[in-house]
Amino acid sequence: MLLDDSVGVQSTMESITVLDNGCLCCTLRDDLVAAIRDIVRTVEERMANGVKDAAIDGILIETTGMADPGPVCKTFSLDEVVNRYCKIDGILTVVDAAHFLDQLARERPDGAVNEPAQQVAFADKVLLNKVDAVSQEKVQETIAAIRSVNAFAPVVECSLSLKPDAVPVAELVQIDAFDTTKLLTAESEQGDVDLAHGHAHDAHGHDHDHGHECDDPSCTDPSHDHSHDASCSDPECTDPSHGHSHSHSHSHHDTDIGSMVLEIKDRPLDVQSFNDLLSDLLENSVDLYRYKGILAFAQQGSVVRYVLQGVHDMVDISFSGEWPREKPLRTQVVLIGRNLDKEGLKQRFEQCALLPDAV
Ligand SMILES: Nc1nc2c(ncn2[C@@H]2O[C@H](COP(=O)(O)OP(=O)(O)OP(=O)(O)O)[C@@H](O)[C@H]2O)c(=O)[nH]1
Repeated sequence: MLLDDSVGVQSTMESITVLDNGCLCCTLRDDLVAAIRDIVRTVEERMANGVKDAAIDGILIETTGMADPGPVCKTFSLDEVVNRYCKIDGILTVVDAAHFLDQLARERPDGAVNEPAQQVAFADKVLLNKVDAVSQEKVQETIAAIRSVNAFAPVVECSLSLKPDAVPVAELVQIDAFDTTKLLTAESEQGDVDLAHGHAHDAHGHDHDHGHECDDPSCTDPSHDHSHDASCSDPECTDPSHGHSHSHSHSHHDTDIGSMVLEIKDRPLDVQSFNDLLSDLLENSVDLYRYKGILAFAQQGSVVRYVLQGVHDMVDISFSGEWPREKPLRTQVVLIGRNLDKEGLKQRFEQCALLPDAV
């Protein structure tokens, strides 16, 4: 939907063009392309006619609850005009606190994608709506289920019909989740960004991305999500604020969709080995939903930094200069997808690392 009322609301009919190789994640949404090209044309005409404030702030695309966000994202890189004028800001997923757990657990035919899990997996931010209509226990169980699918996206609890202003538009836009340079800007401002455990504060300052294991022993902020649902492996942990309901929720809400982080400290990666690993991962890119990372590569006697971003087989790897001397070496890659062989991937990734004195 357009944010600018005067341009009018666009609607699209669903129609999918499957490219020749038949790969599901290569479908191009031509209806979406047409709608966005229309919007671009309208804005350009208005600008050419000197209409005041002709530019628009953004376009919100609302998919159905069954939609696969992958082809929608791919549309933005595959169409030349769309690619020139638009960039994806971020993927927001609204989770219905009253029904999500039931939908997640619904019986599906073998091999069928669990759509609610898939939509959570793609999310850069999750709005957990209708929290007024359910118990706190159910809210916590739902957050645990969300975390078991996507351990990284911040979860904002809300009641959109009762308190719509509690989630201002500013919180829904300018996420810049697909902007590779944003990761590095944040890194230079905050010292060091931990993709797996960034204390990323949102517009309100109440939303902390503790999606991954929160292992900061000094962190006592109750507003932080210490549910540790994805992988709380500390058997000694007795902190009640850590919400150890995860052991219960694992058994009920596990889907074949999940997330993980690959990390190597103090050693650079061998470019070829990492490329081989990435190629193998991309062979099954239909099941690889989102991935991003900051990579330290050994190259011609020095260590260089690359930033990785991807959706399915749509990969963006950007060079970003020499690894800054003052920063310890750390490569991190976040992966979100279906049937991730977590142990196998960790072993392969470890084999990409060179010895510390290899450079
Ligand atoms: N209790 C409660 N009910 C809500 C809240 N937000 C929406 N609802 C109710 O949920 C129902 C669906 O709301 P919609 O906003 O139309 O949800 P939707 O997902 O956009 O619906 P469709 O796009 O038609 O699938 C309505 O009856 C709303 O009143 C909320 O924060 N709390």
